[in-house]
Amino acid sequence: MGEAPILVHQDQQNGASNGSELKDGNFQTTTTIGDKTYVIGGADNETLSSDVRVFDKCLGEWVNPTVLGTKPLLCEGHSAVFLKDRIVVLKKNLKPDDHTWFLEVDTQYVRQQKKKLGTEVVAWSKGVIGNVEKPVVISGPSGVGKGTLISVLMKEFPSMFGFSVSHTTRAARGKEKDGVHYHFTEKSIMEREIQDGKFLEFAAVHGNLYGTSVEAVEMVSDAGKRCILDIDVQGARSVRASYLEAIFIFICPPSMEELEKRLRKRGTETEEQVLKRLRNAQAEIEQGKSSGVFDFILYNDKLDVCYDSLKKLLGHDGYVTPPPNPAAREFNLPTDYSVTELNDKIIIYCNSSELDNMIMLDVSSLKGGAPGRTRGLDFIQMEQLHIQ
Ligand SMILES: Nc1ncnc2c1ncn2[C@@H]1O[C@H](COP(=O)(O)OP(=O)(O)OP(=O)(O)O)[C@@H](O)[C@H]1O
Ligand SMILES: Nc1nc2c(ncn2[C@@H]2O[C@H](COP(=O)(O)O)[C@@H](O)[C@H]2O)c(=O)[nH]1
Repeated sequence: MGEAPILVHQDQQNGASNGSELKDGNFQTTTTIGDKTYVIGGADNETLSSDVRVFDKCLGEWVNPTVLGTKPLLCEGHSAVFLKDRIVVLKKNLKPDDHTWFLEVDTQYVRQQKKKLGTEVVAWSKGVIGNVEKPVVISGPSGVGKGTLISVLMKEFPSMFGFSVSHTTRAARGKEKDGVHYHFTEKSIMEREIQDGKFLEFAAVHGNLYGTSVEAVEMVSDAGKRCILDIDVQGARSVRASYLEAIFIFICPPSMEELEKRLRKRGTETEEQVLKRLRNAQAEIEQGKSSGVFDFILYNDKLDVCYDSLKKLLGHDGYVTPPPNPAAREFNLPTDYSVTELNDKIIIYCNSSELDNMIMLDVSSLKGGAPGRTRGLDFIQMEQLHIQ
């Protein structure tokens, strides 16, 4: 069908291997992995778009892959380096927190999606310097007090914790605000976004659809805060199976009678809904205690006692360490550079005289990945290496 792409496997200027470089006047890179050549960006728009085309040598034709994950914004040119299951894309971008992106081509997530969708799949994720503390998943039957515990925690530690705002198809209750308590959504819209891979997890709960978008979690982590998810047991199981490394806590009521009392006293559900939630609670408690999904079970009898246990679990029962400085997670790249890969390190050669040195990007401890963020990047100025 199509013509094979012009391959630019090497950075011709410095003779480096495994560096797919920007070609003059052609704002795209090509990276060949086995029988496939991945073309990122395009000649027709003079910027890096999230456009990706694949030339399959076996089929002898171009394939338009399904592109999942967080897509990069446009920029004027980029370099690409292949690591074992993904391509690192360094945007020619002066924004210190937006230059490193990953296009996953053969990670576990991509392989799962290829199987599910039956198409060629690639997935973007944004690279982030350093790590954040593991998100915390809190589950338990309706009315047990999850929301109460979470709001006390967020009030006491506003700079440490952030809430993952879920999507739901249920109607808003009296004081609930769209975008704060939930993203209140139409079922058809949410179903389409689920198909598009925008959700980390979703489940039908008490007759409505609920889900955690990838962005909901990443926005909290990007702000340097520890993300708290309030989701049901099915959702917790899905997160456990996802790329996200989290701590899983199940909150149990002291008794079914007390649970019913709390639900009724809250007064937010109709009688029919209360009965449905109570019926579901029994199964949720059984699964919570026995599924192997949860790392910890807390009983919410006396609120202050349960809250103290939660704080202890999260390591906030004593001195509170300040949150990481967001500036420490940013790094400037020079305007003109070329790249190559060397044993889990990417060497960035500064071509202009603005910085007369090299920068090493350490990618040996990557965490997370598509469809969210790839964390654990470490940029080291080579001058520092000489001193050490
Ligand atoms: N330890 C406790 N003792 C007595 N009442 C409590 C306790 N914890 C929470 N409550 C009350 O129980 C009711 C239900 O709590 P909450 O709304 O936090 O539950 P939830 O688990 O978040 O429910 P849902 O899953 O439906 O959102 C609220 O009125 C709250 O004030
Ligand atoms: N799987 C998910 N479950 C969620 C999510 N957000 C909330 N929930 C759970 O739904 C029930 C009911 O909540 P309510 O606000 O209607 O009372 C409760 O158990 C929540 O934990 C989600 O994104 N995914």
